[in-house]
Amino acid sequence: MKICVLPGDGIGPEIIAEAVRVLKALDLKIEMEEALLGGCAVDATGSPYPDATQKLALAADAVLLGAVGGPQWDNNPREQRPERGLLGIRKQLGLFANLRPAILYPELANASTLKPEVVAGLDILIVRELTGDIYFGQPRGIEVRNGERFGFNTMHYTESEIRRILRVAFEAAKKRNRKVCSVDKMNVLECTQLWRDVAIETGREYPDVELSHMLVDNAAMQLVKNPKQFDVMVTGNMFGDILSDEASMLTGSIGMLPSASLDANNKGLYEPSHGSAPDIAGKGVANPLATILSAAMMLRYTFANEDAAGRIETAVKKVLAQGFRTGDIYEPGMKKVGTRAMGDAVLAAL
Ligand SMILES: NC(=O)c1ccc[n+]([C@@H]2O[C@H](COP(=O)([O-])OP(=O)(O)OC[C@H]3O[C@@H](n4cnc5c(N)ncnc54)[C@H](O)[C@@H]3O)[C@@H](O)[C@H]2O)c1
Ligand SMILES: CC(C)[C@H](C(=O)O)[C@@H](O)C(=O)O
Ligand SMILES: [Mg+2]
Repeated sequence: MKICVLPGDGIGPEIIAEAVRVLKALDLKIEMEEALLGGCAVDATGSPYPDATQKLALAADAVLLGAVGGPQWDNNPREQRPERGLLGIRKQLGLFANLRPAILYPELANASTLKPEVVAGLDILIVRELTGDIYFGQPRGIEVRNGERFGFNTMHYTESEIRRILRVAFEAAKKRNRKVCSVDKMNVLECTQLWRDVAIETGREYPDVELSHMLVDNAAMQLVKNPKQFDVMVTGNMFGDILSDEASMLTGSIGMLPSASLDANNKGLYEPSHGSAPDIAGKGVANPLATILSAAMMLRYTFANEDAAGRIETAVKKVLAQGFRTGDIYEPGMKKVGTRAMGDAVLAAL
């Protein structure tokens, strides 16, 4: 098993270090090699996704990523922004299916921003399309038109792009509670009218899965009002970006939300759903659990090692039950720990 490890920027190196320790402790035949992605790569090479990283990522079975970005690169030209490196690797590796599970661990019921009875037992899977939509649409740019600055992006999807992500959602739902909610904005955007049409067509291939549709603004509201109505939510790149951050708070913290970004053959990139958290970077206080849980997803999806994935997830549940909490999920009476000590606790539980 060959893993390309990309610590990235901000808290990235801190949280990746803990996930790497956990993987090493499992005593699997894993080869790990580190490379640069994001702002650190721009500083070292001028490119957010340098050739050497591309070579390693293409040759690896899976990629484990911390996070990229930070205010020091905000004024860089577009092509030298850290986030371009992330979009570049997702596109190059064909990682069109982004799975973002939002699961509430019972121990964190009070860390959720919602009332315990509204979130108890919450287990949603957000399936986000990751290589299309307005993120990648042409034309885009900022120009002067009619004497003033004009910014523009283009939203587009082909029906095959929509169908393949819908199938990922339906297949996932078959192994869960057999409900798919497809989220769009068909009342306004033609691109998402096509999304809805293709969702309905694809739904006919899965008569044993219940398909519903929801406009994205209502979906944002329903997630907070009654999140347990959802099983699998499937949506486009931009709506999925926003809804998954929203869903993360239902589980207590974005520091708990892992993700898998998969191609058609389950080659994958695994990363926490959160960013580089510049406000807490370098302080040793970031929650490493989303990254550790992303490593578990890697073992499950790319390496089909359910046993090892389960061992990591059980260890995470155990440390939460033991009362270990980083600042983002802390509540009085619990044991407040930093990034390294949380990693130590997971290792001990393993
Ligand atoms: N996948 C990625 O690499 C990714 C994802 C999102 C944002 N970003 C980038 O990260 C930078 C910062 O973005 P942002 O501030 O909007 O979002 P962010 O997710 O980095 O941070 C949002 C808030 O959540 C907190 N937070 C995030 N992860 C945490 C963790 N593990 N433990 C504890 N608290 C945590 C942060 O401290 C901050 O208060 C930007 O440059 C952005 O483009 C990268
Ligand atoms: C950093 C950014 C490009 C990225 C996205 O928008 O996809 C991030 O927000 C995410 O959720 O992974
Ligand atoms: Mg995001």
